[in-house]
Amino acid sequence: MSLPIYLIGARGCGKTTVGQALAAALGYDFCDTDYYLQQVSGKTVAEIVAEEGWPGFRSRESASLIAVTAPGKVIATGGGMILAAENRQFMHDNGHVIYLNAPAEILASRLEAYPENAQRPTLTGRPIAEEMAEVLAARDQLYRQAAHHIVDAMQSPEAVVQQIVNALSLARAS
Ligand SMILES: Nc1ncnc2c1ncn2[C@@H]1O[C@H](COP(=O)(O)OP(=O)(O)OP(=O)(O)O)[C@@H](O)[C@H]1O
Ligand SMILES: O=C(O)C1=C[C@@H](O)[C@@H](O)[C@H](O)C1
Ligand SMILES: [Mg+2]
Repeated sequence: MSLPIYLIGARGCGKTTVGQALAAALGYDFCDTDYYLQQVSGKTVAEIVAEEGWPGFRSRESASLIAVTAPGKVIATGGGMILAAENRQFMHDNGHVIYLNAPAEILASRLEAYPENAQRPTLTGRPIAEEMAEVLAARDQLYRQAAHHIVDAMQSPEAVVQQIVNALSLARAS
């Protein structure tokens, strides 16, 4: 059975971009928890947060994780999926968890180029560079705790895919 592969990491680390390329390379299905929950609710992340607050969004996000989990899938998660201990445990127990790691400055520069505000409403109310530094400082340990493998997300998407394939082959061989 091909366990699902969960991609975790902060906004802008490339979970969606790399996830699509990884799924194509492995012949897996691809899904994205942000996309899934927006399809199911008929609302953007910004609309859900405006109506229900972040707790409402987080609860929908946890339900989405369980709903999309299946063998043979690459699952790009939302940047805050690791905030709930139950989500970290669920991913760790049910699949291969890959942390796409990049420094806050790189993440901020990607997000400044493509803000996608409907999917990424502000988390702190601060400018993007400050927000990413603060968010990453608070979450890095949680990403590391949840992950089976950590990859360098500053490389090209193709190189990140290759790192993941290598990490999973090594894991299978050991
Ligand atoms: N390895 C990479 N090198 C250069 N640019 C990248 C890389 N990965 C992603 N990007 C760019 O960064 C932006 C954010 O990427 P993406 O949407 O895949 O991030 P994400 O981790 O899914 O973010 P979110 O948590 O908000 O869903 C996009 O414009 C994408 O093209
Ligand atoms: O880092 C976060 O907390 C988030 C990241 C996005 O993927 C979305 O899940 C949402 O905007 C929250
Ligand atoms: Mg994404």
